[in-house]
Amino acid sequence: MLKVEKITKIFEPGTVSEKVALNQVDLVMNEGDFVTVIGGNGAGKSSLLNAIAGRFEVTSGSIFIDGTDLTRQPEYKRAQWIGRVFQDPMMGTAANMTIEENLSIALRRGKIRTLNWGIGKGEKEVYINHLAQLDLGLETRIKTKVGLLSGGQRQALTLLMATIKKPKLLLLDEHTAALDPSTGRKVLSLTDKLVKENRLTTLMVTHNMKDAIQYGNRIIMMDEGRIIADIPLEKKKNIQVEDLISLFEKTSRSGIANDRLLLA
Ligand SMILES: Nc1ncnc2c1ncn2[C@@H]1O[C@H](COP(=O)(O)OP(=O)(O)OP(=O)(O)O)[C@@H](O)[C@H]1O
Repeated sequence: MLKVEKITKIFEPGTVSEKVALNQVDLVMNEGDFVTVIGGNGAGKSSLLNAIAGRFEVTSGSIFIDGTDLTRQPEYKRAQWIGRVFQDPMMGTAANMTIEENLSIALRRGKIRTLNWGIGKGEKEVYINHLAQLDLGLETRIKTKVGLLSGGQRQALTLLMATIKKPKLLLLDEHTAALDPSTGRKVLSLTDKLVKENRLTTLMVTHNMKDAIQYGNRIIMMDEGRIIADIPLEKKKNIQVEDLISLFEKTSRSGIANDRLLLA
């Protein structure tokens, strides 16, 4: 499904601020894989997701989805295959538009817009059914402007918008980190439900090692722009947070001191 071949990203090359954010990263994901990504600050987790989504061009290497080479394709073209949810609940939805207008945009992604762009009754029912799944009472508020929703409600809506067209790949970049713990847990279990129901191939960055263990079928650990461990389902089943910490200590170059990985 996803094949990342030896991608390297160097920011500000040839300057004093030169930074190798990704260093010859290889990653293959099969259809339906739900991979959690952990690693310390600056390990390259977001850069990996950004490289796949086309936020920037990689310095070298290639990215394929279902055999199509996306490496030189702009971000907006890749968006037809890729759904994304970021850490900031303010991103991903339009605050001045209503819930139904936001969903209507998500459903029309990749389609040519025509003048005849009203929201029909049948379509409203589809939205209401999807919203009801979130179990946040949003199905009775489709005319509410999104800017009035709480962070958790907004992030749940963003998740729905990112998955409603069943993208080939779902990228989640610490999408619950800015929420309070209980809302974060709710959005995570909703994520798991949507991923499972739609069999979405998913790459989820998290700083919470318990979440990395609880969700998905595989864990990758990053450090200094490289993947330093790739833990398959069989091993992941019995792994504990302490095992991940000791694996990190053994394999990382940056060391664990003062690292957010520890705080998880
Ligand atoms: N646009 C950019 N310009 C310059 N350097 C960048 C840019 N984006 C990322 N970097 C650098 O690349 C490295 C990897 O950053 P990245 O954001 O991918 O790490 P991360 O693992 O997501 O970290 P964190 O958990 O702290 O968010 C860091 O040193 C970062 O400062």
